[in-house]
Amino acid sequence: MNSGSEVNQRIARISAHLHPPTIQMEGSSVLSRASCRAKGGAPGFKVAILGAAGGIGQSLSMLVKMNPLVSVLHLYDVVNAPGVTADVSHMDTGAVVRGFLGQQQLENALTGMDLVIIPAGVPRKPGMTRDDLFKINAGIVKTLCEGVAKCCPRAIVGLISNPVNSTVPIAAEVFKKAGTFDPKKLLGVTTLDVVRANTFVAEVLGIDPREVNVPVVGGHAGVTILPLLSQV
Ligand SMILES: NC(=O)c1ccc[n+]([C@@H]2O[C@H](COP(=O)([O-])OP(=O)(O)OC[C@H]3O[C@@H](n4cnc5c(N)ncnc54)[C@H](O)[C@@H]3O)[C@@H](O)[C@H]2O)c1
Ligand SMILES: O=C(O)C[C@H](O)C(=O)O
Repeated sequence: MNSGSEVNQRIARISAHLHPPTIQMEGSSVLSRASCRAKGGAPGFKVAILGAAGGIGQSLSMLVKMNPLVSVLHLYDVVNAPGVTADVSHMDTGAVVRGFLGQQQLENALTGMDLVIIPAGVPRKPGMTRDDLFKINAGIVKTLCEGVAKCCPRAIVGLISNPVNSTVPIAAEVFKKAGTFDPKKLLGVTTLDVVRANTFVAEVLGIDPREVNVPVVGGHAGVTILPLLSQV
């Protein structure tokens, strides 16, 4: 049997873990990197998600936090980053999670990163095409990529923000201007088109989607997504 004081100590430890005095936000007066609850230090990839508080950003943050290859996860957004950071940091996996809120913390979010994934920006509303997002998202992606060029020029960059067909060339131009462009390290994320094609073909054929592999070429706009059904 545990003594009463041992039990009380355990309850106090668990309670402190569940209700930490501060959220792990960088740049606040009460938090430093050293005070992160999970100490990390393990080898692994350092990943930043820009736009981490959005619909895509939150799910992606959870998936990256589950990846054992990741040692550090930086979550940046212009709104709601503290809450998302708190939630994701409670997952019992190894990666150290730190939050960054607002433009003034962008450089801290990016410094030292190996991989930067960007779902920041506006999504389309009913009736819009992805191109209709260009005016707003082009500027957002340009600013974020300027930060990448300055703070982690060797990082791999995965662009999710639409229209991907145009945000990738914008990023390329930013990196060329900064002298950091490496075509092997700039990617537009379009895996969704492959996943969808596999699912739809599997439905038609009445088989398990895991048994289907539809190659998809082209871009990520209605008319440029081209599943090669002849190859199935
Ligand atoms: N490539 C793909 O397959 C794919 C799939 C889904 C969505 N998308 C695109 O991803 C983007 C995000 O979609 P969503 O559904 O998550 O939208 P969302 O509105 O839910 O989230 C966007 C997030 O970006 C943040 N944001 C806005 N400006 C920012 C800035 N300057 N810096 C950092 N963060 C900023 C917002 O605060 C918000 O949290 C959209 O452009 C959408 O079209 C692409
Ligand atoms: O359709 C969108 O605007 C989001 C994404 O690009 C998608 O294909 O679902």
